[in-house]
Amino acid sequence: MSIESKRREALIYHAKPTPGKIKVVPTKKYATQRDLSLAYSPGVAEPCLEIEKDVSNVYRYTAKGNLVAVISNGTAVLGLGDIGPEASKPVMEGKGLLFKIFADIDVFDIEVDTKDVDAFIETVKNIAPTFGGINLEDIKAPEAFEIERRLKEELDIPVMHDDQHGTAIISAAALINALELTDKKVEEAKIVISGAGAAAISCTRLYKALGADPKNIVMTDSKGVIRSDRDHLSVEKKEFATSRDLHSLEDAMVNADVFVGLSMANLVTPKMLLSMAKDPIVFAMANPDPEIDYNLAIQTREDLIMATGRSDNPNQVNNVLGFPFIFRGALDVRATSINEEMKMAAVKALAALAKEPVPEQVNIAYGETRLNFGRDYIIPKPFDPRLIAKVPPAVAKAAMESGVATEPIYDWEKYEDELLERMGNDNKLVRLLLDRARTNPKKVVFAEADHLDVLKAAQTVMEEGIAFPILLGRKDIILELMSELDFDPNDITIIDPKADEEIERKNRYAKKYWETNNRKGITLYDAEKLMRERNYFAAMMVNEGDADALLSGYSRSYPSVVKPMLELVGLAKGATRIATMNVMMTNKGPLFISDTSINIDPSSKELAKIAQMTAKTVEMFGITPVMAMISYANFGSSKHPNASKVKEAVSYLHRYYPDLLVDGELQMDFALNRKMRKEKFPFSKLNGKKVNTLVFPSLDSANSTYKLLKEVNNSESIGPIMMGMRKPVHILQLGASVEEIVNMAAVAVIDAQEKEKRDRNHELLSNS
Ligand SMILES: NC(=O)C1=CN([C@@H]2O[C@H](COP(=O)(O)OP(=O)(O)OC[C@H]3O[C@@H](n4cnc5c(N)ncnc54)[C@H](OP(=O)(O)O)[C@@H]3O)[C@@H](O)[C@H]2O)C=CC1
Ligand SMILES: CC(=O)C(=O)O
Ligand SMILES: [Mg+2]
Repeated sequence: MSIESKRREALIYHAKPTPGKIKVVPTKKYATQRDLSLAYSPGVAEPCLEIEKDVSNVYRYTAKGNLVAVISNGTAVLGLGDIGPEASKPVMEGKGLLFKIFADIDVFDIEVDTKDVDAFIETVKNIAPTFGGINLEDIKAPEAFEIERRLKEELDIPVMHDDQHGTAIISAAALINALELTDKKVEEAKIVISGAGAAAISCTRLYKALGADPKNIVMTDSKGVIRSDRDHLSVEKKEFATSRDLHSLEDAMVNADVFVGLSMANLVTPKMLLSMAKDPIVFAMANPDPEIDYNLAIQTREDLIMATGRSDNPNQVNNVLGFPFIFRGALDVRATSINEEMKMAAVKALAALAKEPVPEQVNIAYGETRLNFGRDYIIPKPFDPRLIAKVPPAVAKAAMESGVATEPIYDWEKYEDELLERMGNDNKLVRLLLDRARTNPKKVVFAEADHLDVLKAAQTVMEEGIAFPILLGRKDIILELMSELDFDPNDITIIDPKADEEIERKNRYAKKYWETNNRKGITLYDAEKLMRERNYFAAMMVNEGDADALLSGYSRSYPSVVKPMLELVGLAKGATRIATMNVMMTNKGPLFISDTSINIDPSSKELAKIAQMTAKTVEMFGITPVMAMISYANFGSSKHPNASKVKEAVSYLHRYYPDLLVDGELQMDFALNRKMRKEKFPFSKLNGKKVNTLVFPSLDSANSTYKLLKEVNNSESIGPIMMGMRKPVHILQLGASVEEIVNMAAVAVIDAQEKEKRDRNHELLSNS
């Protein structure tokens, strides 16, 4: 993607569909007059009075305990400098988003229009009652030091300047591991620090606490090496001033073991890098552009351990790995501050985690085959799901041991479960799906590529490496739309089934089709005519192996697309019917629902078959299906044929698929409410399990339910996912959104990957 396209993409991401990145969502019911009288006047007066009596009740009755303020005055925004409070807001909203997705902490971002230290401190102090913690962000040195010091003294909630301590914690963990890998000792390592601001000073202090010798440290700022003979040095700079005969960064780099950049882009040259000692460690952490470009650095020296602050290079040393988890631990024991012990506990937990075997999910998320502790993996990745269970408990324990916790935790196992549960309800599944597709992208035909949204989706899947799209449709329209989207037609196959240039392929497909259908009244002429129709043409592409998967249906009714697919592609081996499943992203995690589009009133056997196909498809997502067969009745409470049909389907499943976690017939509330189910039906096979899959007795009920969830609950939906076809063909909902099409493309790719795996196994079996 060109720099200009990336710039535009970033601006559109922030502007659409709603400006900004976060919003406020109520956590209590507000549907009825009664709810409102509790939420607001008169009911709200009761918690107010309780808090008036005892101020610590504010944690009990309000959101304070899970609410952090991300506060900046915009004076040191990333490496962009003093760009002002408004211009810092996207970064602060970004921190809010990261707090939420990585640690389920809510954030108000607050941009303060003052550079005056007293005024800033006064502002933060005045608003502190709202918050459980204060995360100071992107405030320049030296003001940042005084601001943090005084706020820590004057407030009894955790206050942390993220750029100082978040960065120090992460880089210290990375440094410990990098030194170990290069067989160097921290006490002996010669360390050069570029930058003498908030981040640099705090990082260097922590390295000192780890054992680094101040005699081996050289720090530079915008004027060169910080020497003891320089005038007007701040107290913090004096702390690291050297009397050695060094003046520039270039001088300082000669024979250095470690370079830590917390300054500005492109200050380090290849020549400087070459002058460093053997096995140099380079943390170029300026954002968004590091002190030396990652690729340039690794091309310059092979023996290097290289890290940057960016997510698109290996070894991302960025405070994102710290602040969500440190605050999570601090809030959970209601710590009155974040102290040295808590920071050191976080350093150790992070350094240790990097040495543990990496879960497959992390490999998938980063498109890696096997991440392993080593030069390109010195620190855990931010999407590592183990972080939430490892770092906050370490921080919380250290808070308790050092005497700053006011609400101690006693049951650590329960706490760990709660942490994992907190993270269970985000859109991880979509992420996993896209990541999984990326591990082995496949050729996907977009049969309606002459529609803008379909083309946008194709562009996204290509740029994100999810699939190799093949665009089918009117070439002139596709090319015109592509130029609007800045989508380069040179990198992609565009096919117009009606164009003369496709005549050879069309005739080949027609002949093939005719050969298998000439005894069903189809003439070669009919076949040739049919191949002008895009869905027939696209289906033949998949049949003939010219594409791995197919997506269509954006502009046509469902049955009109299903028909050619069934006719040309047909059913999978052993399948007796097709059915579809939708995945709904609800606030209780993903729910798989079937059959949402095909079978109007399946018999009990057919229903059992649908359930079995659904289970297989849920497994394709890497999730174990826990399945309820839905009815208006529970376990024989109605003898009506509609309920009996479900009952019989369950008996069939229990008999032929005894390992499947399925039960019913069950009403929806008993299916989804574990407690109700256990109390009333202690014999159910599903007890102790959270149901994630619902199989409905009819198309009416399944289709209406998923659409209801989508419209009323705003749940994102993936699907309908076609089950039972011989090849990966998937049909979009009429007018699907770009996001829905992208998700379906990922499903189609995964389906093709699975098919490839099955074919390979089959081949191995038949050869053995
Ligand atoms: N990866 C990560 O997690 C993090 C990265 N950072 C990055 O660190 C950098 C500094 O942030 P922060 O400490 O908050 O900002 P500050 O404004 O507090 O400090 C900036 C420092 O950079 C120095 N500097 C500016 N130009 C040069 C130069 N040409 N040569 C050497 N030093 C120079 C300044 O020198 P002087 O004192 O003379 O003005 C100052 O000491 C930013 O790029 C930021 O993105 C920050 C936090 C986290
Ligand atoms: C990452 C960060 O906080 C910064 O660059 O300022
Ligand atoms: Mg910052």
